[in-house]
Amino acid sequence: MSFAPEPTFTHGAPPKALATTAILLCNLGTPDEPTAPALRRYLGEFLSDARVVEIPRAIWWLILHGIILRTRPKKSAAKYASVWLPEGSPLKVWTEKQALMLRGYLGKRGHAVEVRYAMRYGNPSIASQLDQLKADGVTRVLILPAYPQYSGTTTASVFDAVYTWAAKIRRIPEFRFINHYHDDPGYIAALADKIRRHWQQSGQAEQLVMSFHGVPERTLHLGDPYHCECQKTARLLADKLALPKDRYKVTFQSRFGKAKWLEPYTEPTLVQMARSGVKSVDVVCPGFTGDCLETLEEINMEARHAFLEAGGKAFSYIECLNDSPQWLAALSELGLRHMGGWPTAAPAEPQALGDSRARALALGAKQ
Ligand SMILES: C=CC1=C(C)c2cc3[nH]c(cc4nc(cc5[nH]c(cc1n2)c(C)c5CCC(=O)O)C(CCC(=O)O)=C4C)c(C)c3C=C
Ligand SMILES: [Fe+2]
Ligand SMILES: [Fe+2]
Repeated sequence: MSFAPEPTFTHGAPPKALATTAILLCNLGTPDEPTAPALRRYLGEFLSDARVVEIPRAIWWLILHGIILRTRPKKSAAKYASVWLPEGSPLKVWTEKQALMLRGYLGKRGHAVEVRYAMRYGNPSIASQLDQLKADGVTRVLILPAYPQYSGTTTASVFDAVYTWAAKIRRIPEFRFINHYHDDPGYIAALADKIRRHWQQSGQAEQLVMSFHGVPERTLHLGDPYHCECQKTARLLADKLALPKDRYKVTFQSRFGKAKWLEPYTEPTLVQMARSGVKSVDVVCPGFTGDCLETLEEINMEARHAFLEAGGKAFSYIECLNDSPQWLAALSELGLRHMGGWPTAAPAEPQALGDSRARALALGAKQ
């Protein structure tokens, strides 16, 4: 293997980024548009990842290309179309906003840290964003997955993409990785704040359902900590809300395929609750840090419909952390903790930064 020459910046043009330290906020990814061809590209990349579907490659290749990529893109595109925003996919819109705000929050606290976002599948890719950071003169990168709970299917796959990029680079930036923050007090407090605000505005339902994305049950037996981390998040959140055990439930959504996934499943649980006389539920999705297809369509549309059809009277969906000030403050704390010892001092004159950086700093100052 040979490595392409890379600029050193010792004699040449100065680097474009003022900060030499960066955070790369990495999310799952989303299609570029809500159309069948875009879904085919996105699902093809996503579902070809051996971290995501752990069955023998040859068999899976036949199922994926012979069945799934022929049928699912059209159905999924229609679902995406139902939640698509004028600015694009909700997952991308929220991730982009969080990255911009995080830079502002850090700036407000006197830290000049570049913050970019990347998608594990689709655009902008992790490799393209790392290329850009390197070209901008960044020498230290903190990898921050958008997933509070660690899973081999998500977190580890983000790390794989970073290692794959680094394997082709001569002068690798210094990396640090955040594995998980499922029990981070700032994350838990931001979630509790969202829920309390909802209760203040709309009243508290009989039951709070905390719905996490599912994974195949087999991953738990193979040592994946995801299930335990979801349970811990839920317990800490209930403690913070002083919610007794009989007032909340932990469920898992988004099952894919025929295998057994983590139980109890969200929608059947909601139907069961309605049938057994529960009239009102609040549903929150603590594992998703930004709203996306899985929360806006699967929960707020499909699960809502199922609960009401089964006799439930009131279904409230509590939106994700999104641009919550508490959440951005917690994220900046988390980032700073993991960047300990790295130079992050802000330049003396933030006004001189111009362009989007000044906008980000101003955003932080307003919050
Ligand atoms: C095939 C298996 C899948 C596993 C394992 C899986 C784990 C997993 N996913 C998330 C977060 C998200 N998943 C999203 C969408 C989505 N997930 C799967 C499949 C698996 N996920 C598919 C096929 C899709 C695409 C939509 C569809 O066709 O149904 C999303 C939303 C993306 C968006 O564009 O809005 C998120 C977020 C986690 C956290 C996780 C394991 C812990
Ligand atoms: Fe998923
Ligand atoms: Fe789904």
